[in-house]
Amino acid sequence: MAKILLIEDEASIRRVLNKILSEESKEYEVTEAEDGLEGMELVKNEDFDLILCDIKMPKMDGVEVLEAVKKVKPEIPVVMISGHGDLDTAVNTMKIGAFDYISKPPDLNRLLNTVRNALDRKELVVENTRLKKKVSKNYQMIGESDAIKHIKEMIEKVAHTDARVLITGPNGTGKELVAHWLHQKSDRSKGPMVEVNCAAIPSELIESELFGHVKGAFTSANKDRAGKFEAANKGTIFLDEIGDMSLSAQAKVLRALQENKISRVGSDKDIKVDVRVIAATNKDLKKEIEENNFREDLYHRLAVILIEVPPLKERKEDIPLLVDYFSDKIAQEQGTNKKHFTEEAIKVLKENEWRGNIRELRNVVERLIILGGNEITDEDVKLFGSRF
Ligand SMILES: Nc1ncnc2c1ncn2[C@@H]1O[C@H](COP(=O)(O)OP(=O)(O)OP(=O)(O)O)[C@@H](O)[C@H]1O
Repeated sequence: MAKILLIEDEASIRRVLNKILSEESKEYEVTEAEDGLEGMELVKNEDFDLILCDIKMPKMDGVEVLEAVKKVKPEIPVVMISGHGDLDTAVNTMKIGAFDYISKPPDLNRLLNTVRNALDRKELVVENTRLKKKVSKNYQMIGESDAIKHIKEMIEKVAHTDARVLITGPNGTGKELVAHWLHQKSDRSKGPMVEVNCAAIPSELIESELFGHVKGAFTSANKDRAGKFEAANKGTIFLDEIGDMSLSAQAKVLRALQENKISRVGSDKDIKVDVRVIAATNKDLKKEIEENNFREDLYHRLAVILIEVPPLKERKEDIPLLVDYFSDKIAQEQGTNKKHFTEEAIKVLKENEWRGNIRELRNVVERLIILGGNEITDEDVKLFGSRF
């Protein structure tokens, strides 16, 4: 359900807009307000996905409403409704954060398109805020090994630049974590961080996912849609598992990197984007280049800075800290007391032949906490702590 607030003093316009929206989709739930003051009361007390707001109104005009919404609920897109005399004002409201404007009398197609686009954008913003919360809570980088220290130094040095970074390393070693820190510590942290798992998207869909498409570009393209590059504008795009991307998508990504421009699938209109690219892979890209699966020119564009995340077996000295950290987190998640691991238990864990996977270590710690005694001993580890 998309909740739309309609702030408009002219009853006839309210009626027309409400009718168009309600008839367009059962998903649109429209609430009406007769002026800015009433509208703002509603904004403060309820959650809306979109606000349509007239510019000229008594008591509190549209520009004041827009400014107030930006202060209290900046994530809600606001579309201005402009009359004959205030088209200039409408254009100017875009500079102070209006999503778009429509003119009176409302044109059906333009109205519905704008509403759809604004609702799409809202979803992205909400997702981004959710991810950011997750980042600060769940993205600690534990470890004092030389390898982790080196990675942290690299992050400090390159985060605030716009340099592209390629992160390599086996699965579950913390590549995504590094990417998140690069974004969080950069000047782009106020902008979005958009993640794309290139391996999870079928090759025929990846271009449209990354660059968007226009209506009719292919059979299921029933409306215009922005892609991840556009969504990441002024922020960072994280291309995870880039080694799995098709050659045709690689060519398009290369163009985006060379020219800072993209075009939606099915359109030849260029769209300028300001996006920092961070990529990661567990593949040996040099080998992929030799086998003609990966473009060498793209590799050089991406790997301006290379951060290699080593497997856990090469930084076993971090295991005690990681066990302690996971034990704490798991206790919090399960609402139980933290369990202590004896020195012998840690020693046995360190002897485990870790193939490099921190995710796997976390699972083992969780299993031990569930199955072991009040204190986790080496016996517990021998019984329940094997890798599989
Ligand atoms: N140094 C670390 N300290 C604490 N937690 C870590 C560390 N490194 C990784 N983790 C955690 O381990 C899990 C796996 O890490 P992450 O997803 O970053 O790995 P990845 O290399 O991107 O994996 P994949 O290749 O499978 O995508 C995550 O839950 C992450 O938070």
